[in-house]
Amino acid sequence: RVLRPSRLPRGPPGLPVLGNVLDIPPKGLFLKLDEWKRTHGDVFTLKAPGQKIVVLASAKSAADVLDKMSAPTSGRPRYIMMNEIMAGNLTIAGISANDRWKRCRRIIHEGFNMRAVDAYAQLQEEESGRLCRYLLQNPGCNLYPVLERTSCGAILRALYDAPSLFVSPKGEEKVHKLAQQMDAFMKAAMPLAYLVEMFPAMRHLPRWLAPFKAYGEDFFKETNAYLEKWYQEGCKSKEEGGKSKGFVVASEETRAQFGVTAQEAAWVSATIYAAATETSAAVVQAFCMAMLLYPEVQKKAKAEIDAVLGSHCPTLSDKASMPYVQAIVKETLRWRPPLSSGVQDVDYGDYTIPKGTIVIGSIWSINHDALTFGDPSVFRPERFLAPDEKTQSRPLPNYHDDDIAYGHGRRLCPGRHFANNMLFLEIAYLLWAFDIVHAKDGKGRDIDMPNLQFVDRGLTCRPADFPCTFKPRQPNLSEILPPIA
Ligand code: HEM
Repeated sequence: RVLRPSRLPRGPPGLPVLGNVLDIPPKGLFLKLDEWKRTHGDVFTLKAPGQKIVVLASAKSAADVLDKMSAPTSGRPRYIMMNEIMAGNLTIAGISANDRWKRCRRIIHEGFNMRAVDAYAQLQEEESGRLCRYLLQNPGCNLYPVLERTSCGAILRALYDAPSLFVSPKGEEKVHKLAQQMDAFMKAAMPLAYLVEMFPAMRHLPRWLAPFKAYGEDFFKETNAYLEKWYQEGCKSKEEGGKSKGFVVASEETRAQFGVTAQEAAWVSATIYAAATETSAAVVQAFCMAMLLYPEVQKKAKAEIDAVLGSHCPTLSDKASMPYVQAIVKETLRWRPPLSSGVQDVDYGDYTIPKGTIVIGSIWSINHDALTFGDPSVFRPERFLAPDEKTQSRPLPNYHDDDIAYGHGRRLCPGRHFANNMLFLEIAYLLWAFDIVHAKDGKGRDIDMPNLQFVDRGLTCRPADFPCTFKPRQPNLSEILPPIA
């Protein structure tokens, strides 16, 4: 099988030598992939100098290649600048499925598997409640930063037992520094951001001849010191009277058992932080947008919430009694996936995809496949419910239970249980506390919002900002919501 000649699928023609390099847009690649899918079918090839990229744009092709052949397709392309130089090969999201990756995934699994995430339920409930209190006290605030503060605060508490960001301005400073580091990584991961990706030999140029290398190496030194310091502080949080046993404390106790070094554990924690923040905030923002566009969905969800909760705040233990709210979470992840693709490097030659080919599972295209979903652009949670509307169902055989938004195969998101709980709580809380309605202009008319405009940050993508009003549903909401401090 391995020796059979490769037969790559066809794709857009491109130019000699440069291939499709000039066709790849700097922003909105997922929409371009979806456009190519309509012309070239659901599996097609893109070419760049020295590199072939196969795009899997349907649930079946992604399941066949990335789920069923998960071992050979769990590699990563070489991100020379972002991963090797700027991160010293320490971000587990950026490295191939090597020994380090396996060890690090083990400690993540210990802290974030389906049962382990129960330990974070209380802090997730508290942060979701604080989100609502903040919106109550700051009507008209810019929504996305508040959602990011909520997801950052929750994961910081889970990892480092740090104080809530709604309470601690000092925490905001730390987060700001991390955000700058994440920005630099995101920029470096953009296609063609650095020539060294196309001409890997440049990696071996001396520092004085290669300013990109000097910058990257200095960045690594500084970031590494910062992350290790953060990790050490997190380890001490318990001794200093921290309330819960955060992931860092737990992993410090168990990491030796899995052969994980303190430096690796520090980078694992930071990678989790980076992976958890924008993604979750983007989904809740998309949910708010859906509630403005689909008021009938909001009404139906509230009927379920009122029947289950009455005037009590939602908790994670209410999840099982709220199939419709759960279906809203799943539909939001389908409708506006915050990561529009997962990129794998095929490490083993099948007769159609040769070793070294980059494979992109195009999450957006899979989730917007008209053959599968009929009306993919419509937000319709019912597609995730069985006809009795009380139990979940899959919309198609290849749509695995974990939601395509969480990726495929061995690289499936290890934080999905934490994320699903957080999304459920934030969404249930917002629906329980508020009517989410259009903001009005000076003449009392609804302000229109851009439905298909995005803030594309390279790796993550979220809806463009839109104004939105949160109208309290209960006159005494302020008394019922948990306090901020
Ligand atoms: C709605 C929220 C989230 C979504 C949609 C999401 C989605 C994804 C996707 C699609 C991948 C795979 C990317 C690829 O194959 O290239 C991934 C990887 C990852 N996610 Fe998430 N994620 C979310 C939240 C989280 C949270 C809360 C955590 C941690 C608690 C987390 C931790 C990670 C890590 C560490 C990886 C890298 C795994 C690896 O490369 O082996 N994510 N995520």
